[in-house]
Amino acid sequence: MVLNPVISKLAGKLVVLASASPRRMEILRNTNHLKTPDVVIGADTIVAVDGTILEKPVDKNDAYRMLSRLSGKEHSVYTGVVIVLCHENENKSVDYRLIDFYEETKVKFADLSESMLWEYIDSGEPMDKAGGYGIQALGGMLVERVHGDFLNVVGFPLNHFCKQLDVVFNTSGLLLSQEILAHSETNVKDEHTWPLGNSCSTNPAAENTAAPSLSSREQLTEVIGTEREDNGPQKDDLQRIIELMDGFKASKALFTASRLGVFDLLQSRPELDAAQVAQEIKASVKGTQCLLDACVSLGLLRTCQKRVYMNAALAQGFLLSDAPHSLGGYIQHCDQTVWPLFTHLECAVRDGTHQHEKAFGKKANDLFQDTLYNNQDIKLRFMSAMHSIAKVTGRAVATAFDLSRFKTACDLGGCTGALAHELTKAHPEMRVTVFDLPTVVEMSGRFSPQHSENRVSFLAGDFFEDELPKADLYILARILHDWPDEKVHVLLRRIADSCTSGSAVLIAETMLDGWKPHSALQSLNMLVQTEGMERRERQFADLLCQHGFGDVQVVHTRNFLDALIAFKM
Ligand SMILES: C[S@@+](CC[C@H](N)C(=O)[O-])C[C@H]1O[C@@H](n2cnc3c(N)ncnc32)[C@H](O)[C@@H]1O
Repeated sequence: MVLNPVISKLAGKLVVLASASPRRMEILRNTNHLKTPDVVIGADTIVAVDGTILEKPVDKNDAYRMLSRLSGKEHSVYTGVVIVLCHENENKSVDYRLIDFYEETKVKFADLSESMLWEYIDSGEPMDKAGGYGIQALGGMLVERVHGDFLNVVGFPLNHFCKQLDVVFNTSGLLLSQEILAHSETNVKDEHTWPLGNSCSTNPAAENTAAPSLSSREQLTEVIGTEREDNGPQKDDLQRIIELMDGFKASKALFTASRLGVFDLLQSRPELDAAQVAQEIKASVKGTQCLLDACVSLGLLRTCQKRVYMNAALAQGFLLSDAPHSLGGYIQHCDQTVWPLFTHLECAVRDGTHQHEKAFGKKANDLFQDTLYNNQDIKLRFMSAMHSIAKVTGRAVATAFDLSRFKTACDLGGCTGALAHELTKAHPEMRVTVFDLPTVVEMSGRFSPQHSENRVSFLAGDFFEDELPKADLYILARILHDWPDEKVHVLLRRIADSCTSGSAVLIAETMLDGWKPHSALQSLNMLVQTEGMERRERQFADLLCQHGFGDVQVVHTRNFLDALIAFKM
């Protein structure tokens, strides 16, 4: 990215740096010429190690305490930045828009000898710096390596800041529209782990955690008032809107090709033309030609001048029924269960309830027992959908945390056992009990891997009613999102009652933090299907805290599901 054209967007504007830091002043001064009033930039940096925040030392002993704590270890440096854009409207009052983000850089300190520590402290450098060191000067000699933005450690993440400016000033008018800006949060990295503290967030002391608190970040992202210059729609914006409008056509093309067996056919017999494919799948040539071309345009198939078709890598990876990471089961579930429910999205939004009755003519008090499981085919399709997602995501969840201390685990609602098998593969000493409804357990054998060790067992029961098996680790993978808070409390209370100190709960869900489109759409998915919802990290931490779980850690696995672990205190 060329920074100067981006930062020059500030030229001609009065920029107030709401910080006393000479280092931030230096970083911003180097790149800018400022004139007229309209931007305020605020930033603050903290150092966090082992769940504790280190601010500026108050005296030499405090500096010693901090630096000896950092010695030989990796710590995180966070800088939170707020950009306030001010705009005088025609009524002569000022509209504000707030954009906030944070940047994390990991820094590894060398092992520091006492003499080196005191020599550095005696230099006087630590006193006005978060964590008690300044990487840009003498403090650089303490540092073994830096992972991430160096300037962030100095006190200002210039690169991330410029990217934000680019979003604000370079992207077209549509991005500046109020609704989209309200959701332009960019402050969550794809992958991070951060302790949320051991107390419920209702206790203000709980906010003293190793990362900027969710609640303050959420407040900062709120849009107080915006106005945009109307330059008319831009070409890319139009493209983006059309793509969004086409989204359902793309999904349906994928579902249909999968259901008609196009990908399996072209795997066993590549380079067929449309007429040959049509004959095999018993469809019209005209319709097949349209479908195949749509699949080519979506990157699922390839073709050549002879107009014969082959699977693209995407199809080979995920769309063949026998691929190790086949999503076939999930695709069929999306087509035949989720799709009809989504056609009633407007009602779901108006009423705030799931749409089983409208879509399938059935009342559903319990999503599983009343709808998905009262027909054998639908049940198998659902199990196959869960199996395919769990196979794709299982390893990332199983290895998100160090689970070596847990010898027994219970996967509550573990369905076909796909995650349980990944857990035993990743943790050679772990035994896993899959606990699910009797109607599921009786079919689970169909999904067992061919070569599996005997460390996965199945137990039939209802987790709201029956005694839970004893285990060191309880797993809730895509369980809590099926239920409203009242039911989640019932389940967590029952788990807490089965736990001893040091036991833990591992939750795998799509978490709403970060405004990832998949998570937000998944939330609509839960709305039309269940009484539950997707939740944010903080919501999980609060729910767990009320049942005596703390030391919450989250990993964004970059693989569909996020993972959270919390320990029984
Ligand atoms: C959304 S699926 C998730 C399956 C699996 N954990 C995964 O991640 O693939 C929810 C699971 O919870 C199970 N379940 C629902 N209600 C249950 C209950 N009352 N007791 C035990 N299991 C239940 C379902 O049978 C289903 O397997």
